[in-house]
Amino acid sequence: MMMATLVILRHGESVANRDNIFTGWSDVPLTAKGRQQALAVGQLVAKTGLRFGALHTSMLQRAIVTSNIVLEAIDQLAIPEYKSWRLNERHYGALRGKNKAAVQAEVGERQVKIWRRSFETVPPLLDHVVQDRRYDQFGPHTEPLGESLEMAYDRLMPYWEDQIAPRLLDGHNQLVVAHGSTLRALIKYLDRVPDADISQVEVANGEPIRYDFDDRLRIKRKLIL
Ligand SMILES: O=C(O)[C@H](O)COP(=O)(O)O
Repeated sequence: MMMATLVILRHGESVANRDNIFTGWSDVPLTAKGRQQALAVGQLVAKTGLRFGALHTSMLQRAIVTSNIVLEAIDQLAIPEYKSWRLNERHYGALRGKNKAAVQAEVGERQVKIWRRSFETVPPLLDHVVQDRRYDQFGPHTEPLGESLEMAYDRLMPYWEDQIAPRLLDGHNQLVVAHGSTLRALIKYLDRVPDADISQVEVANGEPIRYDFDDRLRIKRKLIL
């Protein structure tokens, strides 16, 4: 029976994680600790002996650099690597760049928790279009103005359907290096987490989660490496 494994990984600590800043699509680098976390993950994954058919990551450097470090540590730099905006972090809208504690002091813990962890609440939107040559999905070279987790879920799913699931069904292990909320969205889908319960799901930096599937893409085993 054909079986395949998916490993999903949130990038290592970024400078914004370190400084407690809302990030989303802001393209911030890893800290030295973040690189160290990526290397440690690579060493962990190397021990499993898994060989991957492909690597999937976002268009953001914290995920891309993490995946480079992991692929080097597992000696699989030669595999195909795919980058997509669909794997980008949920866009934090007008919250981007703000300190999470400072916003909490302003609007209260409850509101910040809703913005950060609810499924359908959209954060305050940007009042101006941000242009970036990487992106064309929301207009020429244009980022979204902000996204709920649900909106991020909806733009992630086609990527899962078109690029990840078919490769797993073909029996090829896949490695996904992405972001806290995109991975929460993927976990919501894979583990069938109800909308109301997704606020409880957290994904830590540098903590890989392994899913083993059967030939019909049913989960046989899930564990944190
Ligand atoms: O975008 C961000 O700020 C972080 O990557 C994740 O933030 P969160 O813990 O508020 O979802």
